[in-house]
Amino acid sequence: MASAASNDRLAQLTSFDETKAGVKGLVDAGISTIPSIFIHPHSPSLRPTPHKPDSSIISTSVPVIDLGWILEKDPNTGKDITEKVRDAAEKWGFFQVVNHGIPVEDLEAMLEGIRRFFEQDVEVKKGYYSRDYRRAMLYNSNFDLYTGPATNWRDTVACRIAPDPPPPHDLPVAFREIMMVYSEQVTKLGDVLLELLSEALGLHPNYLKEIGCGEGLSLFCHYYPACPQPELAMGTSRHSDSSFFTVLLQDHVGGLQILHQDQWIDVPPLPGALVLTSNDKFRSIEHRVPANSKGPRVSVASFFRNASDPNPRVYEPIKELLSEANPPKYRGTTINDYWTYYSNRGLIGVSALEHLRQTASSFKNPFDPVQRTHEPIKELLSVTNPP
Ligand SMILES: O=C(O)CCC(=O)C(=O)O
Ligand SMILES: [Fe+2]
Repeated sequence: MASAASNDRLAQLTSFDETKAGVKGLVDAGISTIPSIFIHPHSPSLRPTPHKPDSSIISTSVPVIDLGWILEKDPNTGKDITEKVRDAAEKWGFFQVVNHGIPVEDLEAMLEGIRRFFEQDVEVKKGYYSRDYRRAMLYNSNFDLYTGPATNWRDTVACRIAPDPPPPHDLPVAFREIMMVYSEQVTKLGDVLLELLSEALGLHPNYLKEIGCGEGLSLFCHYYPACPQPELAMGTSRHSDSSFFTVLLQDHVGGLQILHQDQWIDVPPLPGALVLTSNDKFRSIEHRVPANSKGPRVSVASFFRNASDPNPRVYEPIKELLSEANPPKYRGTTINDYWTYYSNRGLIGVSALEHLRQTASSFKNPFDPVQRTHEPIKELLSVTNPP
């Protein structure tokens, strides 16, 4: 039976949801203490740790890759880009890109369009409020409002770009034009990154594209209002993304932090960040955004995945990268099963990939002839029907 406390929390979540005004609505109403649903539990993985004074020094070493040298060796380091990408993806699971071909004016205009949407008349905004992700474009606060362990201090516009983009007239005027421009450019950048990542993995440059890693694209555009009690809340709680990789654009306010060697490191505002999964060869970086007291912060996360498409393809550790010495560490999954698991669970601070990690007792090693004969039929497996 549900406890009185959980009934109360559910009632609070529902009434917050029904305002359709999001976190921005609370700030506009002039609250000075945050509602209890936004107070993060006393868990070290979810509570923001106090800012370490040395974190800005460490941040200078977050890898930055200049894509301008795409066909040549960088004269400063003598390394080619593939090597740099491999290094960054293996050691960090994260890098920033510069000279990526998207004009700065378009980046600024994209952030401005999103800000305009959130700062317009709330009655216009309410028309787009929904939790039905079959819709190509929607706005809400906290995709995991009813399933996550704590509510984040942010509102979000989600827009599916591929496959099946919305007709432009379905998009709000606040960002209609720039969304079309930016998404075309980020798609091209995604193609370049997929080639680089394939080569960095030692695969044919088209490998990741051919297995569909570039087929789906969704933009999640976040608005983080200034929080009156930032020490009690989180903007985005600790997580790793559910996409093949993510390109993140953040505005000048900054605030993104990544977990590197057990330390939270500030990522200075520069466009471009990505994560990728590959049987742990490339890392899937954990990251978060503490609530801030400075003012609204806008970011646009471009997720390369195909969640909305009921795609029967099973994704699993890339066979060409496996060997007897490096057997698969994860079970296969369809994108739909993975996304269903991810969104039902919410952002709880442990990578959703752990759910697919094979434990010693369940370990399936296709290089072991005894195990191979007993392997369940792959096509019949899913997250809800694991081996
Ligand atoms: O706003 C940010 O900088 C990060 C957002 C994020 O991590 C996400 O949408 O997955
Ligand atoms: Fe993320």
